[in-house]
Amino acid sequence: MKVTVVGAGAVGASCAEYIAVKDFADEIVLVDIKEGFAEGKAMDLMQTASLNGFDSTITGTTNDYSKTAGSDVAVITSGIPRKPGMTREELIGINAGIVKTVATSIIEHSPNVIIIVVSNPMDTMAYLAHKATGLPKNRIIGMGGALDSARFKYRLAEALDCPQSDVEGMVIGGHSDTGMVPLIEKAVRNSVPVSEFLSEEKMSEVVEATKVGGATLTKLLGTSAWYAPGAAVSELVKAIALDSKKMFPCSALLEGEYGLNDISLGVPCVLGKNGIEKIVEISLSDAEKAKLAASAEGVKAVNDLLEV
Ligand SMILES: NC(=O)c1ccc[n+]([C@@H]2O[C@H](COP(=O)([O-])OP(=O)(O)OC[C@H]3O[C@@H](n4cnc5c(N)ncnc54)[C@H](O)[C@@H]3O)[C@@H](O)[C@H]2O)c1
Ligand SMILES: O=C(O)C[C@H](O)C(=O)O
Repeated sequence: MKVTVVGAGAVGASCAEYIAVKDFADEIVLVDIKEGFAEGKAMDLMQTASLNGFDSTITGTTNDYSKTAGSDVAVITSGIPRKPGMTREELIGINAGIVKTVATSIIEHSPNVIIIVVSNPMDTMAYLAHKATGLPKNRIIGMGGALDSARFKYRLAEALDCPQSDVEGMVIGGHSDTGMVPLIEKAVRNSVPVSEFLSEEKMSEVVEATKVGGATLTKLLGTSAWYAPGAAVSELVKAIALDSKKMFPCSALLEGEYGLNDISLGVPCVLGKNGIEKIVEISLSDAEKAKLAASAEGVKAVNDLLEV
């Protein structure tokens, strides 16, 4: 398995590190536009191989896509992150041009690649990647829901005062401060609905803290987060590499699923060697349906700003 990661910044490097440490890829290629940066990150990471016990090779290149040829998976993290006080949507002006060029360059050298889009505003960037490349819908995956669900589980475990391994929960909808839909009615602690343990007020607090998870970290860090984003991407790549058929909420192109069309939005997806192998339509309560519809409206309004 050959994996390309475009953007060797905070998220790209973290993603490459987790993929290497999990040791399921033969080759990881880091690409960045900044001269020598990807080469430096790759060399630094390779010097952890004997310490961390992995055999994947990591190389870096300054924008030479011939080095990415034959990639099975390519992750797009290139673009600017937000600063405190900004929304992800404000990044569209700069990141749309970057994502479009990068997606086109990747498929020139890797026609069979599966692309994972991370750059923000992610749902709109995933939609743009579809428009720019024309790849079939199973081969473009937007990463947001896997991260948001991890943050949901963190907040649930905090509220329940229990280990994260005791809880299950999923976030669907757009990867935005207002558009995320944490499925609190379906969240469980060891198969028991969390409503058995938490008050309505506490559950609302968990939902709200989950939705602004990225903004909270951006305020603390001065730029957006990278460890959990990198780990979330590495889990999606692993599911593809191992053909594991695991289910993650991913931003997928919808063609009638959930009553939505012509939009990339976070919904449960089964991942395997072909990328998105199935979009899973789960039953939603009326309240969940209304939230998902509102989330889709928000993403569509951002998509309308694209020049495609
Ligand atoms: N979807 C998610 O869940 C999620 C999570 C975290 C971050 N993000 C997004 O990921 C993006 C990257 O965040 P970061 O913290 O790594 O930023 P960063 O600034 O640390 O890294 C971005 C890198 O992209 C490179 N780059 C810019 N234009 C390029 C191009 N045309 N080709 C190749 N490389 C290019 C830059 O030189 C830089 O090294 C941001 O848009 C951020 O909002 C998304
Ligand atoms: O919050 C951000 O801007 C980055 C990313 O989307 C995140 O959720 O960490």
